[in-house]
Amino acid sequence: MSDHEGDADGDPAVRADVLDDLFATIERRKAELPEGSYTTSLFTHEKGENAVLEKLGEESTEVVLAAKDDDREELLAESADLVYHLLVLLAEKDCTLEDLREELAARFA
Ligand SMILES: N=c1c2ncn([C@@H]3O[C@H](COP(=O)(O)OP(=O)(O)OP(=O)(O)O)[C@@H](O)[C@H]3O)c2ncn1[C@@H]1O[C@H](COP(=O)(O)O)[C@@H](O)[C@H]1O
Repeated sequence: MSDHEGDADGDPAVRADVLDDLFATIERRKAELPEGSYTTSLFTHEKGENAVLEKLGEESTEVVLAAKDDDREELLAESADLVYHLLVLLAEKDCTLEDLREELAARFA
């Protein structure tokens, strides 16, 4: 069985790969720009040149507010929005998830 096989809800190996899968999808959207895709609309600046930056600001605030409210469910939902938009920004700037992993790994003593 490959690392990618299994039930997304129940298999920890699938959950571990979800960031890679999401980033691969984002990079595909960037390359192919399929119509009707929200990710495409961020890459084409359909919602404004700074849409992804504005979203990052909004989602950051929503994460902070959810944390202040001790709303765990909202905190996780807003964190997922924040991570998704951060990955779109990284892809837009030609950075990869591997670059981010290296940056984080370099900080481990
Ligand atoms: N993870 C996400 C994801 N998280 C958040 N969002 C979108 O980000 C937006 C969040 O903005 P808000 O919460 O402010 O909602 P909104 O008010 O509707 O925002 P606007 O659309 O008006 O800007 C919503 O439109 C969400 O649908 C996401 N859109 C896509 N993905 C992933 O990207 C993949 C590709 O999606 P498409 O681009 O739709 O093909 C999907 O399979 C998902 O895995």
